[in-house]
Amino acid sequence: MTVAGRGAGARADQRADPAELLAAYRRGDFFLSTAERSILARGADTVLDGDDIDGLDTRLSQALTGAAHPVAVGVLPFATGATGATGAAGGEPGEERAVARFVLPRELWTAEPAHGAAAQRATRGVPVPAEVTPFPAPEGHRAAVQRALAALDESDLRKVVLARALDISFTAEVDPACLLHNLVRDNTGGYTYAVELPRAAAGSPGPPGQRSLVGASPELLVRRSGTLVSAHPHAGSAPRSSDADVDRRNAEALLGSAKDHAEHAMVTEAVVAALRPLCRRIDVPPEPSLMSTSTMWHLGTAITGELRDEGISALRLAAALHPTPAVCGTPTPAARLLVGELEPFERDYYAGAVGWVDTTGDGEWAVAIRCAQVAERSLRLYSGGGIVAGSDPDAELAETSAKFQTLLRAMGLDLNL
Ligand SMILES: C=C(O[C@H]1C=CC=C(C(=O)O)[C@@H]1O)C(=O)O
Repeated sequence: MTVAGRGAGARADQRADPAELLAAYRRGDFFLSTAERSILARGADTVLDGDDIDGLDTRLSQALTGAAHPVAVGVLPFATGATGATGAAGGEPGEERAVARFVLPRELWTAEPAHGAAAQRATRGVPVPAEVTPFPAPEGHRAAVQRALAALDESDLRKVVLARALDISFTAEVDPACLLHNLVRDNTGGYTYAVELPRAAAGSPGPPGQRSLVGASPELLVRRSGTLVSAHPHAGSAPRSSDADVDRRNAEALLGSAKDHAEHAMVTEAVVAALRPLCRRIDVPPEPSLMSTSTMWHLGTAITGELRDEGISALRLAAALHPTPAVCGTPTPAARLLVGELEPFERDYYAGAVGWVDTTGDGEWAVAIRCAQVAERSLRLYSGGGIVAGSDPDAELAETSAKFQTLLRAMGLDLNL
């Protein structure tokens, strides 16, 4: 693979072999494989971070003018804007909050999707964990779902997405490249990604040092290509099964579930409400479709539209949509507050977004779910599910366990937690 570096005759868009691109990924790089392409970005000519996405968008378009490559890659946290997940301005004094981070890379390659190439290769070994700790414990998640159901009953809240985490520690270093390789191999569709996160500050919870977010998400937050805008919200879930009959029955039950359709409709409505004022035309299929990953069935709605104003970048579109009720709830402010109250951890970049934007404003942002935050010798996996009237605490717990399988399989772990 030829290296594109500044001063080394770099072209803006170096095409590479997808297998080589995946094999070249190392901790600290940005990698994203979609159904259309793979992107690998390395090094940083410029790093921009902060809370105010619109302000960052302006700074990015200035920085991109004359940059080595016409693309910025980045990550958005779950809680963007001036308020954190709890809704309290700025969070607690001295508390480190996750902020959006963009990199104008020194080196950039694109290739065909990497999934096919990875399927030809063996899985890569991930060390055996020393300890696996669900956070909260299963009982705690059931109790949180019960409290969410009470809130749905007593207030105008219609949906809230509650997540739990799995903390996994190792005695040896975990290489995010192995996880990424296995995720690309196992997930032939969707968005498989690895992105460097800002270093945890000394004194903040969790291990200090380099951290990456690695995952395989089925969900497109937004893509912009010229005036064409697309979003593909997913909500409503059932587990896949290795038994073909059970697998088919799970899919049929999901397609026939009024509760899952209601849970899904709230996401589609919110996405359409955010996009409609920005579009001269918007197309929304009347019914969601059945979508699949290697571990889950979902309901998904592919929404497309034509923008009125090409001046609105993919990043601004992402900010207008995020967080959708697929990861937060309806109405958003009440759901955000409840997430902060009921989840015993900060989401940081889980349920945020990973993607890119270029000089023309085109770009693509995936919802950062089915992921793990990877430090040197520890991982935190995240998994959440939408709670609506009629949700059952045991079924919700089982749904988060099933969603953990995306990462657990990539680690070669047969665990049901
Ligand atoms: C919040 C997650 O999934 C979302 C995406 C698809 C289906 C979902 C659900 O059925 O609850 C969630 O909205 C997650 O995987 O952590």
